[in-house]
Amino acid sequence: MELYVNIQKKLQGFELDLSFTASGDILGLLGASGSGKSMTLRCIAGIETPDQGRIVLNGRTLFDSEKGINLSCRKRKLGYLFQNYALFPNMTVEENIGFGIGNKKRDERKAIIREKVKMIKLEGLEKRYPSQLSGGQQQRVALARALAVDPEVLLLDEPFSALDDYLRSQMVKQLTETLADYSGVTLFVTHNMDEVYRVCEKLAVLSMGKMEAMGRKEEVFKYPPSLVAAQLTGCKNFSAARYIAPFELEALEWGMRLKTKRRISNLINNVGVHAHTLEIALDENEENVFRCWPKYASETPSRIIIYLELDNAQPKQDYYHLQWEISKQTWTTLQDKPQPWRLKINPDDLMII
Ligand SMILES: Nc1ncnc2c1ncn2[C@@H]1O[C@H](COP(=O)(O)OP(=O)(O)OP(=O)(O)O)[C@@H](O)[C@H]1O
Repeated sequence: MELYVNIQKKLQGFELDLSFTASGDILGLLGASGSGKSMTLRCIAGIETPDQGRIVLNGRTLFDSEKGINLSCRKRKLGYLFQNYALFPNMTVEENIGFGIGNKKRDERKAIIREKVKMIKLEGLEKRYPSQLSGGQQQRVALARALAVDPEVLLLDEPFSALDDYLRSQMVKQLTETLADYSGVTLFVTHNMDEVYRVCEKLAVLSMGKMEAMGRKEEVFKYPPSLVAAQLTGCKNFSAARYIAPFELEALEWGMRLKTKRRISNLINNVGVHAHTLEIALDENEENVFRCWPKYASETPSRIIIYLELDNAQPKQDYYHLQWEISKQTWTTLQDKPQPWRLKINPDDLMII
């Protein structure tokens, strides 16, 4: 299973210019709003036409600007799941699922619909109309409809963004289970990092119509190759950086020298560290220990984000230098700890950019 995409498209104030290959691993497309995620899916689906390029699915050319090939959406053999479900309101669950199945005998068609209804666990609701279903149920029908055509590629465009957190989490779990039995190519568009991490094996990070990073999700999250990729994968702490030695740098804005696990070059520009990876230093002589003062804290239902001021750092307008994300349990143990606190950055957690 392989999808090759190489497309260029100019729009007013925006240019899409991408080249990538997706295979059996689920590929997540992560990017800020307006980075070109939906446009990419629409070009693959044949809803939009690129100005130039080629799209090849399992050896079949779907689009080739030079050869003048541009298959219709229907002939591309794909399933497309939209943010807003796009179910037909005047069709029942089973009619919606059966919509794109095409020329099949009646029994065969019924069997496919029955299997898909079972897959999405909506047995008994086959005769209902979309308006008689919850948002989550509607999205399951849309997923079943996308898979009922036996697509070679499944395009998922922010499929859960309209759902509440609880339902969203359930849907992500169900999608992962469903996709485990699907052998085609899957592209999953989202700007939600947790979701992309849970669903996908590979990750492509898009920014302003260009590919910023692509690789296995663990790699891209841990070692993003650019500042934008690091920001989009959730890093909150950055500093300009200067090369000192093959395994040592100076973080200029944090005012500290840091040891790295990976060899660095003198082309280094920035360094980053995820807020959840800072640790309390148990021994002052460990590597990368620094002194800091908590300036203020902000609370989410399960975590605390502490904004830290550093010793020798450059002054900052917003009066903090690093964010530290910890559990509420750790927070309780910290309340009585004398200041300054001593924290450390594990050399392997430094993102060299
Ligand atoms: N039909 C169109 N005509 C002109 N410009 C368009 C059209 N559709 C999208 N764009 C522009 O192309 C860019 C990319 O849009 P796209 O919908 O692909 O972004 P996205 O990454 O999916 O964003 P979001 O996460 O907000 O859905 C945007 O600047 C958008 O304004």
